[in-house]
Amino acid sequence: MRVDAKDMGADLKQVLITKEEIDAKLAELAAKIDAEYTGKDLLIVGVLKGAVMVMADLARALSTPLTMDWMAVSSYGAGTQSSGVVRILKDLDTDIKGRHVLIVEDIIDSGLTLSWLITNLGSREPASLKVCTLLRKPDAAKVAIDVEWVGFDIPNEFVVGYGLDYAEKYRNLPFVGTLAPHVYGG
Ligand SMILES: O=P(O)(O)OC[C@H]1O[C@H](OP(=O)(O)OP(=O)(O)O)[C@H](O)[C@@H]1O
Ligand SMILES: Nc1nc2[nH]cnc2c(=O)[nH]1
Ligand SMILES: [Mg+2]
Repeated sequence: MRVDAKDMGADLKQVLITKEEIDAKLAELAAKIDAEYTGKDLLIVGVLKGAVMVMADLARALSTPLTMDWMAVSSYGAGTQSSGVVRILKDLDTDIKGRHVLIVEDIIDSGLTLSWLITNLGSREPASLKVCTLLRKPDAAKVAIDVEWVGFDIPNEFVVGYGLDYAEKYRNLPFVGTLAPHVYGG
């Protein structure tokens, strides 16, 4: 296993998606998103903190002129299960009424975060509201969500890296992987 991030190798069980696979997938998604928003005024909304890496890399892969805003919500705390209670930690700076809004997420797990976000942002009357996520766990869905652009469907296992944390660690891994049981105290 090649692990770029120093000192984190012993905590990993498996690399699921490599940096190269992520880069290729984002280029593919960006081409489709560019086609959708040609001639439109696009606002991409990143969901902090998990989506920082996807936002940074997807934004650079897009050629559509765009603006960026951020929303911070949290439903997981330090655990590996969604509490189902979504809290706004930081709201948008932008009024999205009449704007073409693309929500950018790192992962859809139970779907509770995104479902809540779609209702919340949808009530602000954007011209359109669509979603792009790097990862999705089809077997974990508690609510059905229409997602226009999905990078990878993955098994129902807790993953870290490329923005995704466990207790705030591992976000800076350049790939997506799973953690060894000892990290969870197993
Ligand atoms: O589909 P769900 O079960 O709702 O899970 C997905 C959400 O959980 C994670 O965020 P988290 O709330 O852990 O905060 P973070 O982005 O700051 O890590 C992830 O970044 C998604 O936003
Ligand atoms: N780090 C991490 N955060 C999540 N939030 C929802 N699902 C996950 C996951 O698999 N990993
Ligand atoms: Mg998140």
